[in-house]
Amino acid sequence: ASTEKMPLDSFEEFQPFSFFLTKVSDIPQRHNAMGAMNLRDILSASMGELKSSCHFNFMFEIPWLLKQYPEEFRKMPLLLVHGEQGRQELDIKAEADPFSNVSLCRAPLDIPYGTHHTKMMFLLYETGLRVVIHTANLISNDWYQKTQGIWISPVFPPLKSPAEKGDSPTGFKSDLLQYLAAYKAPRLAPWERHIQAHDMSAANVHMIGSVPGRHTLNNKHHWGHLKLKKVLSERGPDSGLVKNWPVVGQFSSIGSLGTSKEIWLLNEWGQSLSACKKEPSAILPASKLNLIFPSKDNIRLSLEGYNGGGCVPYSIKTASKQPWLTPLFCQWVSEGRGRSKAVPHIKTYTRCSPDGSQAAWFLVTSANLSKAAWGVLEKDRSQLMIRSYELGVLFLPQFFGCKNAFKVTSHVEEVPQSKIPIFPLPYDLPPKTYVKGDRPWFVDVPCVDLPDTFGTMWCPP
Ligand SMILES: O=C(O)c1ccc([N+](=O)[O-])cc1C(=O)O
Repeated sequence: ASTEKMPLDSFEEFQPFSFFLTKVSDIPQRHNAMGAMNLRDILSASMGELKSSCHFNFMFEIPWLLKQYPEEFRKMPLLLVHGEQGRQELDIKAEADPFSNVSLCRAPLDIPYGTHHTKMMFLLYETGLRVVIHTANLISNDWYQKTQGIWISPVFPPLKSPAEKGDSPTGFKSDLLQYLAAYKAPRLAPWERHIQAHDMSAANVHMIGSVPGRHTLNNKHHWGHLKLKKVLSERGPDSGLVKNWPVVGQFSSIGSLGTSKEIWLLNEWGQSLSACKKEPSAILPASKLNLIFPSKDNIRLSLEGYNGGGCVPYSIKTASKQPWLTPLFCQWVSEGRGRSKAVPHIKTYTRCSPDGSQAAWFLVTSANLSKAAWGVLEKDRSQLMIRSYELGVLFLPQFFGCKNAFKVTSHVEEVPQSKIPIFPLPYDLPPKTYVKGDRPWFVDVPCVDLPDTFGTMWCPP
């Protein structure tokens, strides 16, 4: 028998947070042996006897995706929810055509420059329904040598009686149904019924989602950064605890954020991310905001070399309009998880203690640092305009048996045996600022001064 753990064993030893990274090829095995899953693990029979599944995502390689299923599950009904339009929609239809069990559902994207960014799986088993919310495209390269985040739900059993609601104190089920309703897509109806029919009372995370639209009145607080602000102001940390705790954002792309940091980043987005229980939120001081974004050298020296920067599409055109952002940047460092050289495609946000030992909350999401993903207030703050579909899950201490903060570490060998829940960080805390000579990675700027891991230069297409 191989020394490899069964996926279900890896799953069970990393509870209650159930927050995993993807396995990375060519790093020491110990960093994949604990708290890491690949797509085959998630889809394996040890995780459940599959009947049908559904994937929400941005990019798909359908033949590769089917090969990640165990042989006996490859012919089962599979729905792919995408955002492709026009010529690209014809392409994905052609790619799905040979597989009679694969059907497609196009997410409406009525606001320009919006993307269907959400990455989620519904896995319907003989015994119940599992939900997976993650950050990886369904293409082989995203599961090869990058750092990606995955939240895996328990198997939610069927409701004993249709009269039961089957929701949890976090409102996960009703939030998920509200998210699905926003697609107004008839092909999602069977999956809405499956969700309705299962008991999700064990869900211990809050859903933080975005759907395209100009959200007003009560709807305003259901999505994007205002949803996070709502949850944190109702159930977040006491301001006394986190007064000197920075907000840490970590992402793989950045949108156009305006001509100064005060406008959206600190005043609007920052106010939401620094919200506390029963406190009027205030502007987030720049000194209390760390943004982990790969430096040019983080990409150059990565396992993939400069090519790894292909999925970190920050353009010099956008960057040149916001030089005020660079002083906030910190390096991607993940020594504890053995992933300093695994390009981060994961997106996470947290409020952590200055020494990096505790966090008041932690969010893993598809949302990069952009107005399109998080929303921007318009019309005198009466509406929140969001362009894209995004989805993430928020971990709050009190839903994991902790008081007002949870212990965090990137040295995860201590996690399984610990008596108290320890949150497995994807990167090292506290964040490390850029060093002299560092610059942010720009996907469209040639690098011909220093060769990468493979001795090659970067001459962008
Ligand atoms: O991989 C994705 O789903 C993705 C797609 C588009 C963009 N973008 O347009 O910046 C960024 C990402 C990202 O996740 O980094």
